[in-house]
Amino acid sequence: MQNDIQEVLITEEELQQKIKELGRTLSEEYAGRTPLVICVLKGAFIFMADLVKAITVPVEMDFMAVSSYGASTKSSGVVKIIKDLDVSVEGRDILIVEDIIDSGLTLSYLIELLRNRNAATISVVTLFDKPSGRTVNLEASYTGFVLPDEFVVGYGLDYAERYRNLPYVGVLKPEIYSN
Ligand SMILES: O=P(O)(O)OC[C@H]1O[C@H](OP(=O)(O)OP(=O)(O)O)[C@H](O)[C@@H]1O
Ligand code: HPA
Ligand SMILES: [Mg+2]
Repeated sequence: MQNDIQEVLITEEELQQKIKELGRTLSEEYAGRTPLVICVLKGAFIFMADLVKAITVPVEMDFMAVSSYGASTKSSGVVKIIKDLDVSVEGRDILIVEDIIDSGLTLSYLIELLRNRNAATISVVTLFDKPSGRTVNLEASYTGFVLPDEFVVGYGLDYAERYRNLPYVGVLKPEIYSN
């Protein structure tokens, strides 16, 4: 697996330090409230696990699985709900936890959905942002790292379901991609 990586973009230490900072910021932001933290599966599962440990206010958590990339490095443009939330978002302070915002399609779809379900407030924390990929106008409330225009893997992010378990973020060797 390590042999498939051409370049490490962000190390494990850099990720962990940034997540601690985000946790501190979010703990201040949500002081006195109990947000419902929503993990967007699968990509955000590792970030979610590390982030909630760095948040010191009480939180409730729920998980939603959506997918639009499949085994490609390009968004299909169609966001599919694989698993919906278990609890109601009505009147809740929602914090959506994403691993990456690329085209912005996944998040714009989710935000619209949660607005229609009458969430009180909706904020987004994303570990990575790739502004060059955007096809819809959208920005996260909190961002960890801004990435260059490259398809990245690791720390939850996959290519064809692999490489999610790398503890850092990197770029694959070109020969690994079949499209
Ligand atoms: O801004 P966008 O262009 O919509 O891309 C971002 C989304 O794409 C990835 O999910 P994917 O559809 O690959 O599902 P996964 O999390 O199960 O890998 C990633 O985890 C984000 O949720
Ligand atoms: N890597 C993995 N999954 C993704 C990416 C990426 O760069 N962009 C959107 N989904
Ligand atoms: Mg994916």
